[in-house]
Amino acid sequence: INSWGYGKENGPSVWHKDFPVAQGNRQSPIEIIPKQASYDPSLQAILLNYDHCSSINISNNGHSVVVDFDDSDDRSVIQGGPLDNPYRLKQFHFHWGGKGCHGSEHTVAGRSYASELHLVHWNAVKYQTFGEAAAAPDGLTVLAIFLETGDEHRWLHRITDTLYMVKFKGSATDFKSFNPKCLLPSTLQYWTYLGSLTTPPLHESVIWIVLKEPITVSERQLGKFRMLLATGEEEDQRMHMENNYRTPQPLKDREVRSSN
Ligand SMILES: CCN[C@H]1CN(CCOCC)S(=O)(=O)c2sc(S(N)(=O)=O)cc21
Ligand SMILES: [Zn+2]
Repeated sequence: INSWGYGKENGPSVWHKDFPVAQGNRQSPIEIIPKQASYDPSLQAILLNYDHCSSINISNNGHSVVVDFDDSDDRSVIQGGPLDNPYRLKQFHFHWGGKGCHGSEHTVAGRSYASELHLVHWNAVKYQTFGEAAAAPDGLTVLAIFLETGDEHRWLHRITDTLYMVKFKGSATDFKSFNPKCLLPSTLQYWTYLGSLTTPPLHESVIWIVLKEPITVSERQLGKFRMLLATGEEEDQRMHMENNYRTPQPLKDREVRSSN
């Protein structure tokens, strides 16, 4: 069985065959149209308590590069915003394009960014395991941050310098005490809406929080992500990992709310 991917034969246009929820009513990503978002004064500020966060390792799962965190307690949580309770940081990963073209999943008034960072959190107050939360309507919250190209990002090198160690699908290496707070933009204004995972299994379990302000990274830093391979060391047909993004899905009967 050829598993899902981003190629012609196994890409987003055929995911619905194995994952029918792909055609559901709260799929992600979406195109965000700022003028159509409703400002909600009751939305609180986003609170990120990442100071005792503990990253464990960085790995290549063939679809993205992922930094996993120890989520055995509430040491790194997101709260506030649209959330009813704290959600535990589980992992973060990226989506990006090919040379110089787009790569973000969410778009803003038709504009896409070069890349998009997703910080994945789960509702450990209501659910016993991450897997259970990942399938529940309020189980996950993903904080999305756009990356645009320009000057070099002063902290991203800590990630891009390790990418050569996880070049092949299935590879992993230690990656301790990385605090993703260094990847945040200067303001935490956001849009929020109810959506889904943007990859299979496409569970409609995500409260999305998309930051309005992008961070800036250099073309050179972004280029290092494109050196990653979607194929394993033993495979003879090498495929670079790029354009690992799903395009915007129908908004259907949803509203996008805006913080201040
Ligand atoms: C390649 C598979 N990506 C999945 C893996 N997980 C879901 C499945 O887990 C079940 C135990 S996940 O919750 O870590 C997650 S979040 C996102 S995204 N792009 O929407 O932020 C995709 C994925
Ligand atoms: Zn993602």
